[in-house]
Amino acid sequence: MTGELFPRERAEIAPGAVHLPDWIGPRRQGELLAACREWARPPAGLRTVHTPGGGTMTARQVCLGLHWYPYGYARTAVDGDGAPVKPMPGWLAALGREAVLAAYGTPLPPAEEYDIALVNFYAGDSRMGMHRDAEERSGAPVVSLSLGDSCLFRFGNTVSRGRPFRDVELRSGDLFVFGGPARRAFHGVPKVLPGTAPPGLGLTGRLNITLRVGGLGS
Ligand SMILES: O=C(O)CCC(=O)C(=O)O
Ligand SMILES: [Fe+2]
Repeated sequence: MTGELFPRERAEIAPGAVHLPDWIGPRRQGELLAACREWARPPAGLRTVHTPGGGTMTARQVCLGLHWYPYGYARTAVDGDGAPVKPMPGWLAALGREAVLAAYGTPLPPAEEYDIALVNFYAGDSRMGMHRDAEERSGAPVVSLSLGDSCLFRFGNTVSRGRPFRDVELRSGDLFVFGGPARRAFHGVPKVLPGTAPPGLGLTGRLNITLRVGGLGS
């Protein structure tokens, strides 16, 4: 957003959890959005996720590299059309590396490679409950990229879904990285703020891309 009274600044939300506002420029946001639209198409495209308890996630999702389902990873869209998951593009893995360097000032060890992406699409009233990203075996940081509408992102602790937590507004182009002591912290999206996407982007709703290192073997 332009015309900010105070510029939004880089902030450490918890030890190991870093928010870098406006990390992705408008041009790259447009490129990422175009890529998300391609990934969303079948086969193994955007799907509704059902939880074992009988719940339905309100954010719809598409995966790259490995297919996440509640609660594991597979090579095919086991809870979708059963098609092989789309590959993780090398340029997206490289963007993950760039993000880690920007967040911490130290590079991801060369042996680690971002090999999984989860793309979540939030319509105006979608949310995501407090959870941990726990199906990966690697402890490498999770890289989160946001596009479109702003949201309230809740970043908590490693013990429970409750307090202490901090609420951060994530806007289009923001980067959030959580690793080290924050890697297994509970987090969620209590609210999307409809109508807040940059007008030039051409997206109604919110997209979030998380990049992960599976460490799950090949
Ligand atoms: O949408 C977000 O900002 C968070 C997404 C998330 O936590 C996840 O995909 O596991
Ligand atoms: Fe998550």
